[in-house]
Parts: sequence; C-alpha cells; structure tokens
Amino acid sequence: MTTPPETAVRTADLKKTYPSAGPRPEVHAVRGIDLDVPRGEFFGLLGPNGAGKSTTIGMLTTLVVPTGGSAEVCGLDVVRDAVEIKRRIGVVSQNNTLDSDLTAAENLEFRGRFFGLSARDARRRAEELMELFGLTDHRLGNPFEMSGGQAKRVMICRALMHGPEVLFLDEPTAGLDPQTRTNLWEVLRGLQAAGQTILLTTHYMEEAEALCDRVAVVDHGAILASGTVDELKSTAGADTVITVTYDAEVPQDIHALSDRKGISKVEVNDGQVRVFAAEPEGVLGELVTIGAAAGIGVTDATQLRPSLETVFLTITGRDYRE
Ligand SMILES: Nc1ncnc2c1ncn2[C@@H]1O[C@H](COP(=O)(O)OP(=O)(O)OP(=O)(O)O)[C@@H](O)[C@H]1O
Repeated sequence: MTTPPETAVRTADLKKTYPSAGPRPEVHAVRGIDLDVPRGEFFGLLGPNGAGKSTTIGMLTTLVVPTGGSAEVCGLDVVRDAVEIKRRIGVVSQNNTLDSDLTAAENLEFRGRFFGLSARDARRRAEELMELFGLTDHRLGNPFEMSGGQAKRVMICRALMHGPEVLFLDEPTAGLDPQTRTNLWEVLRGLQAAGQTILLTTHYMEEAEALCDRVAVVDHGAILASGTVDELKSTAGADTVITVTYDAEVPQDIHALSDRKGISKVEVNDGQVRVFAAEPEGVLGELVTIGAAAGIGVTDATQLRPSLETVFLTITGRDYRE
C-alpha cells in the first residue's frame, strides 16, 4: 500500500479478531474495513455500542495489533512504524487517563517534556492551550475533581501538546450533558478550522451530523455506508420512515400501501409496520385509519425525517440502538 502524502489515514481490509478465552468464543470485532481520510478532514466512525469503533481506533493508534489487512497513518504502517506513529498522533481515549497526582497544567507540561519540549516551551504551550480551551482558571485543579467536560478538555489539550498531525478521539462526548457536549463541539470545530485532521468515533448520530465532513457507518465490525451526511441521506436514507405499532396483528390492507406513489417500501413485523416514503404526507393518518377499520388500535407511532437514523434503518432494517 502506497499512501499519498495528503492522506492522513488509510486502511485496506483491516481486521481484528480477539482470540477465544475460556468459554468465550473468538470475537470478530473488525471484519475488513477500508478507510481513506485526507489531511484536514473531520472524519467520523459512527455506530452502536460494540460495532468495533474502539477496536478500529485502537489499531490506528497502534494500541491494538491487527489480525488482517493493513493500516497506514501519516503514510506509516501501524505495525512496523508504531513508534514513529505515536510521535505524530494525539489520542483521547474514552476514560479519564489523566494523572491524578498532577495538576491539569502539570499533566500537559509532563506530556510536552515527554515529547522533547524544553520546560519553558512546555509551560508556554500548556498555557496557550489552556487559554484556548477556557481552562486557565482550572490550571491548578486536580483532573479528577473537575467536571467530565473540563477533564475531557484537559485530555484534548494534553493530546495536542506536541502538535500531532492527526487527532484521534474515542467517543469524546459520551456521558456528557447536552450543553457540555455542544460546548465541546465548538472546541472541536475550532481545531478543524485551524487545520487539524480529526478522526472521531461516536454513537451519537447528531454528533456525527454536526461535526463530520464524512462519516462511515459501522455495525458488527463492517462499514455499511460512507460519505458526507448529505450523500448518505440522498442514497441510503432519503425516505421518511413511519413506524406504527398496533395492539394486534397488522391488518392485511396495509400491504396495498406499497403500490402507492411516493412509498418505496412497507415492512411488516408482528404487530409493527414500517413505511419508507419519499412523500410521507397523510401516511401516518392512513395507518391509523386502516387499523381502526379493522378494529385495531395504535399503541405507538413515530415518524423520522431523512437523517442518519433513517440511513441506518434503511441499510440494516432495524432501529439504531444508542
Ligand atoms: N480486548 C478484547 N477482547 C475480546 N473482545 C473484545 C475486546 N475488546 C473489544 N471486544 C469485543 O469486540 C467487539 C467490538 O468492540 P469495540 O469496543 O471495538 O466496539 P465499539 O463500537 O467501540 O463499542 P463501545 O462504544 O461500546 O466501546 C465487541 O463485541 C467487544 O465485546
């Protein structure tokens, strides 16, 4: 694999199988992933829990050894050139990995020193970053006495101390409240605007939609679809999805709906019907009327406009599990 210099991350048929342990069978966590992320891009791996996102990011950041295929970061091989890659990337993991014996500022300075900055340069860089991230008032705080959002910002600062070419973020806003999450989005947008290449994993659809230039939707260790959010919506998930649950078996008359103009698909599963419609006007009302005519009531009804959620539904035929 030859990676052009403008490519930040490239994988070909990348795989990871965790071996069996005791009664647990082997796990095919990543089943052959192809990625191509140009420099400067904000790229998202979006998928439900257990989809294989952390394992993929683990391989790209050299912490997890692939069992198949290949991956290059900054044109370097993740297995052969692991040491050099570590110098060129910044990683923010899911959990708080800051040192509780050090203040926030010391955590940053220590990292800078580790990467060869002089004490003076490390202090200056730490101060700059903390100011940029609104952390100056917390510089002497203990990272484990901070709010989740503050600690995450300290972790991002720490990952940026040596000016990494690519920043990897594993579920950066998991567990944060909505306000803190949107504040962090602003921070990340600012980083990208300054030229930072970012690869993020998330199980929040709205996060991928809000931040990423391009998204790969992953499930069960494979990429189901990739592209810009608009591309994904216009190919896989262009329809509005109307789901109705009845209190008895779905009335037979429902199937006639699939012949109607503007309806692409009608799926029936026990007491639930799901209609994929380019022209959704009136469909929900009709589903209720058809039920009522057969003496059947509606216990639940949802209507999803085209979004990453409808993309997932269209590709997998099932709800996105957050
Ligand atoms: N060290 C390991 N040993 C065995 N199985 C593992 C290991 N790490 C992850 N897995 C399994 O691999 C699969 C993918 O997990 P992974 O953590 O990569 O998914 P994810 O999409 O990041 O989900 P989450 O957001 O919940 O971490 C899961 O079935 C998980 O249980």
